[in-house]
Amino acid sequence: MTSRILVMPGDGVGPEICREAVRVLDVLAADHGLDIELDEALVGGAAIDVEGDPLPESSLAAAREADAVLFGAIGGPAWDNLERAKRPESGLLRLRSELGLFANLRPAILYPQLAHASALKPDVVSGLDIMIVRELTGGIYFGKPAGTGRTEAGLREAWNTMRYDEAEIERIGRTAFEIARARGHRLCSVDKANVLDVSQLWRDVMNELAGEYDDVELTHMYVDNAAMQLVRAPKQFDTVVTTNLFGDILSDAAAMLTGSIGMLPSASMDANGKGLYEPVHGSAPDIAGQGLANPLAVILSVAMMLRYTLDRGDLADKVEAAVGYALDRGLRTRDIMDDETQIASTQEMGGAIVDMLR
Ligand SMILES: NC(=O)C1=CN([C@@H]2O[C@H](COP(=O)(O)OP(=O)(O)OC[C@H]3O[C@@H](n4cnc5c(N)ncnc54)[C@H](O)[C@@H]3O)[C@@H](O)[C@H]2O)C=CC1
Ligand SMILES: CC(C)CC(=O)C(=O)O
Ligand SMILES: [Mg+2]
Repeated sequence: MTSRILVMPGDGVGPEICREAVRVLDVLAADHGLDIELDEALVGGAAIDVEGDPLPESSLAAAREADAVLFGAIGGPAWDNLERAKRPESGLLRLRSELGLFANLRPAILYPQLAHASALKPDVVSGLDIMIVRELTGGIYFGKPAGTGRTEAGLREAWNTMRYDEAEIERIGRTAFEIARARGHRLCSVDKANVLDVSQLWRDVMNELAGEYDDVELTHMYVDNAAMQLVRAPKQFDTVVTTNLFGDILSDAAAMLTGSIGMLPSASMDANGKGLYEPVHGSAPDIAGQGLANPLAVILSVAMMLRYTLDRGDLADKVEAAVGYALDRGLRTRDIMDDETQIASTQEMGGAIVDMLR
């Protein structure tokens, strides 16, 4: 059956990197029997400029109808002065919420060819393979009340609320336990239960779930320590589960263990296996339009789409192997370059992956 894939390139480097990901999908369709139909929709600042809304109804409807979404990135200085609810970022949050994409899987894997590019020494980081499971449709990014105002004393004030209920925690907890069960059987739940009530509930629910997964070892860690441990000894982690805010921050930190944020893919999944696939990075306005963006994060996100939604693990393996071959050949975008390697543009890196897949 034909799978419908909606491409939402967005802003900044989004369109440049998505172009390379689409070339990868096209070659898989032409040469490897991948049965897909591609469509494209506006999102983020690009949608604000045309429709006045970062997530127009037509884009949301197209995303609902698609079997999977490939998302670039949104945001940039052109829209930074808009009020929060009208900004590109709000469009992405709404899309995640409307599609029920509560589980964001962010694998941080170090390709051995990039050991030199990691922020850490090779002996500390070689063989790194962590899965960060981030709750994506709750917590402080969605909590009510939220707002901004003035107090009677004339002070400016603003507030957001970190809120989770038991069902939301249990749902992401089950996902994380299942993932840990299929990996190294170790799950570290990251919270701030020494300070936050919401983290205490999070911890209680994780502990209750642990009774159903006696083949998985559950540990807990405070988020400040987790940030430090990620940099000190990252290989102690196998699967990590955490809230929306903490997962957002920790996964950017984990990216630098793999050499660059341009290497980290992600899958945002609903309860039925439908997914939105996107790089962990943002729209990188500082390098947009210059051919400097690393397209591997979005290409590896295509691999996750093949594995999790399109049921083509065989092709996911091929894409990941093609990334390895391109790195073996010494191809590097600027973010992962060293003295021994030559700079490749976004398009050259994408082209190399396409050539490998032919
Ligand atoms: N999922 C999304 O669409 C996200 C959007 N954003 C938005 O993106 C805009 C920029 O945010 P920043 O905080 O600067 O984060 P960013 O992730 O866009 O960029 C941070 C740094 O990483 C570099 N970088 C990012 N992606 C890269 C790639 N593929 N190859 C090479 N280098 C790369 C950038 O050049 C920059 O120096 C903001 O408007 C922000 O709200 C931020 C994070 C996620
Ligand atoms: C820009 C935000 C909506 C989110 C973000 O930084 C992320 O999901 O990594
Ligand atoms: Mg982020």
